[in-house]
Amino acid sequence: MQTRIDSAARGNGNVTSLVQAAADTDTQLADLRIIEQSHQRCLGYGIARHQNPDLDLLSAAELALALERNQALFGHARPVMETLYDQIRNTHNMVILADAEGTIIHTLGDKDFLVKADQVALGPGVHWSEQRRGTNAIGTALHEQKPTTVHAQEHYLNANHFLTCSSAPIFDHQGRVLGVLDVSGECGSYHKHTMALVRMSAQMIENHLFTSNFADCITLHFHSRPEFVGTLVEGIVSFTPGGRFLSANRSAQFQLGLSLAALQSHTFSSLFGMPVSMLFDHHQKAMPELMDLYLHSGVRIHARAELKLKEQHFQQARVAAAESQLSAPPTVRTPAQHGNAVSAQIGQGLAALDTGDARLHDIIAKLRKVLTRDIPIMIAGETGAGKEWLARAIHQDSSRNRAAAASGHAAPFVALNCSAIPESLIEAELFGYEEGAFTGARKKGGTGKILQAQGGTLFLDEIGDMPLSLQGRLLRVLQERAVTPLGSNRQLRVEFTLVCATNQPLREMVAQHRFREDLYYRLNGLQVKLPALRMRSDLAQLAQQMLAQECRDDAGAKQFDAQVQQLLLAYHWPGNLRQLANLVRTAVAMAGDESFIKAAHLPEDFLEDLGMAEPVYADAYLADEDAAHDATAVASTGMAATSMQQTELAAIRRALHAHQGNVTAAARTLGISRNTIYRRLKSSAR
Ligand SMILES: Nc1ncnc2c1ncn2[C@@H]1O[C@H](COP(=O)(O)OP(=O)(O)OP(=O)(O)O)[C@@H](O)[C@H]1O
Repeated sequence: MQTRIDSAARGNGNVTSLVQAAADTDTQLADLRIIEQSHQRCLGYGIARHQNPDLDLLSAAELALALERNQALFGHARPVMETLYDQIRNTHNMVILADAEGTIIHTLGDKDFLVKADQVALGPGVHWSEQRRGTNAIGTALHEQKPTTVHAQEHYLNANHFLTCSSAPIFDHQGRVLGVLDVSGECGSYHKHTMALVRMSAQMIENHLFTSNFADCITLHFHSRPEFVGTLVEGIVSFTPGGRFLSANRSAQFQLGLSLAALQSHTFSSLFGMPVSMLFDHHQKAMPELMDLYLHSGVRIHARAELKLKEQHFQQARVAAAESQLSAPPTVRTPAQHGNAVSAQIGQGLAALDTGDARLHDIIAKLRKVLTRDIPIMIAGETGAGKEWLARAIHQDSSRNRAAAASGHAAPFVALNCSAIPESLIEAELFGYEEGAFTGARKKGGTGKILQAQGGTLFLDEIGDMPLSLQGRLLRVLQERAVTPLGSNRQLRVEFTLVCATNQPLREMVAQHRFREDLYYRLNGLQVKLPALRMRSDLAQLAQQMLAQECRDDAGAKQFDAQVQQLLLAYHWPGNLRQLANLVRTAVAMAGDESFIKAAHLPEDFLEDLGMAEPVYADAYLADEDAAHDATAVASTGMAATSMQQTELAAIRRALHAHQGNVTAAARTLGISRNTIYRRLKSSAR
């Protein structure tokens, strides 16, 4: 098989450079593994390598429909494609945009190469998924959901061996693939920088789409280096006018160290330790400079805020900002103060969590009995069941926090997720270190989490991931109530309440010698197991409470309609409270100005999990003889549909009819996704 490594070597013309190229490029070897796996899949699809290129393409009307469906993607991609093409003009290459199903919707290229590409149907209206065309950059990038180069014989079909193609997927603000950007050319024109150009262009399209997506919101553009703010690599996060998190681009997720799912429960102030009103103050300045903000990790970032808000929100915010200036001028919080900002905002004490479930009520009653004693608490429960929220509520009601509040300040709540930081860093994070304790240690040393929790609560999440080597040290701290920072021989006294959480079976880990038995018993003063959401009798109240909370800042009051109430109760909630909170947030956004949340506002994967989508619509279609009749009539008379939507719907009905209501087969014939079929049928039924 001729690979990119061959090409690189051929460039220098000797065997040594072949070996060198292979040895130097782990990345390329990883890419080749992807190609191998793709070839295996193609064998499974039953594609023959020698088969002639499938020249089937969408009709002009169908292509127009595909463009209409991908209007936003196309609109933002077109100017970027033009700039990209300017860079590669006259190199026997073309720039391609395909949609999320792999259908090419737009191309720009050198004429001579476009003619060659046409012979293998590399052009608008043709479907380039792996299932249809074997291993190829567009289809394989869609499958892998990451940038992919497919060169020469790495293509599965022999007919495509003359090509070299580099593709990068384009993601939307919810992390879903919207389409693929690709540069394809003759394999002799292979250049390893092509992929970098494609990736940067895809990122540019993503950033444009991201910022155009949210109206009436605040967008923060940031980077740890000021010169990168405003460039392709900047992080972008959007917030509602009230400061609730909406979305973040990939660079922002990377810099914040949090995934989109984890960010959903955050606000501007929980991320940056300052009220969102400070952005309004900043915005009022005639020539605002970049602001300095601090991330959880203590890293300083430089940021610029864009306020694309309705006038009413501006006014509310100006008043709020003025009030906050009168009471306490906003100050930049240091990382150490950050934890308190979060707890002050989220923590409402145990009473707020007692929403009617009997098991939870018993847990809260037990916890209240130990609040005044120094008994370590262990919280077990599935992911997203609310372990950290419970820990914060325990802290809020703890005697240490009450005593601190009585003297006018808040006791610290310090959290460390043992699974989220590399093993090698946990020791320094937890115990702290003196100046010069290890290579890379900060000048003034670092205060560990244990010392930061002095007089408050230390929350060790995912304690099962605490490395065995450190478990003994933690045990000593708990027994001696003193900590010795790395590189120091001073013992510092500490007093704190310890709360740990786990979703792993710690007792089994003890039996397997993966967790120290003595530490297990030391941590296990009181163990409580949070019930999974599907087991809770207060699910409906919780959902209502979240809905009320969600509508508080930005939208008017809303209610769930009767069907949605039933669906919420019927669901099995694998992601527990986190999933419910995210669903409520998305549904509120989808409902816009409507006052009822309806099934149509719920995420599709939720409806699919409930088995609602396929049987309902496919069966409904089959039962609807009239619809079938109409579809046949449209097919037989060739009657022109009056609008794009009707043409598309007619095509869907024809395909469903031909496949006896089998949605998957109809989707394959049309080259669209099953979800698109459901969506079209659903909207035509309204
Ligand atoms: N009592 C509650 N009321 C409203 N929302 C809640 C409540 N408890 C949890 N949540 C929501 O669920 C999300 C997840 O909660 P939390 O982080 O406490 O779960 P966890 O069990 O610690 O999760 P993990 O095991 O993944 O760390 C929160 O960010 C919040 O959005």
